[in-house]
Amino acid sequence: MTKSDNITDIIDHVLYSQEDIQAMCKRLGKQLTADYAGKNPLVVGVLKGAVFFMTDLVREMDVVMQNDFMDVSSYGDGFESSGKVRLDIDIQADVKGRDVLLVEDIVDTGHTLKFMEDLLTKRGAKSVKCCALLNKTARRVDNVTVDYYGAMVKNEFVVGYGLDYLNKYRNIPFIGVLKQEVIDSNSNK
Ligand SMILES: O=P(O)(O)OC[C@H]1O[C@H](OP(=O)(O)OP(=O)(O)O)[C@H](O)[C@@H]1O
Ligand code: HPA
Ligand SMILES: [Mg+2]
Repeated sequence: MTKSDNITDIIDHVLYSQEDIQAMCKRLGKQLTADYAGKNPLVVGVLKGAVFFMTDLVREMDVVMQNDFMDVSSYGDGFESSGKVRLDIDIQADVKGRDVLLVEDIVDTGHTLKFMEDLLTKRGAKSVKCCALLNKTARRVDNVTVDYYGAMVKNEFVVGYGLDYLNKYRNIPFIGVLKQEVIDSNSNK
């Protein structure tokens, strides 16, 4: 690992500042307010990464809604998706006949979104849509639609604002590209 104790030293460069993220939340919140008016959507945050985005996004939505969380993960080893999506904590709400909006920090290979869409559709949700802060299409494997997103990102590993590497760096308030040397120093182990 890096010798530094300062988390910002592991960042190659800042991709989106706190102000950029705030503007994305405002724009998406406006759009979702219009699209979900009168639908009482069930807005589901995907733990753990989406927690930060979820709390900012729903406060920009002027819509009566219900909130729930699901804990799903597939990046145990950090950089590469294991391809196996694990459901650790399920939602409590019954989704039958509900308009469900999944909130994600990032859609990358699409494995996680596909898993959740299939599960919620099987349970009888009326609609399942996804709002992701970031949409990374370069490594997309599953055919999924990211209905709403803040920004497209290149094939770079990003951290901050909920996005982690080895469950670290989620608390960085902006989004940055992780230094390649951080990934390399861990992949040799
Ligand atoms: O499109 P995919 O390739 O499936 O990648 C996207 C998913 O991976 C990350 O979660 P992760 O599994 O790392 O769990 P975490 O949210 O707890 O970090 C991220 O928060 C998305 O849920
Ligand atoms: O670029 C990423 N950063 C953090 N977590 C992720 N999960 C999928 N892609 C990423
Ligand atoms: Mg993760």
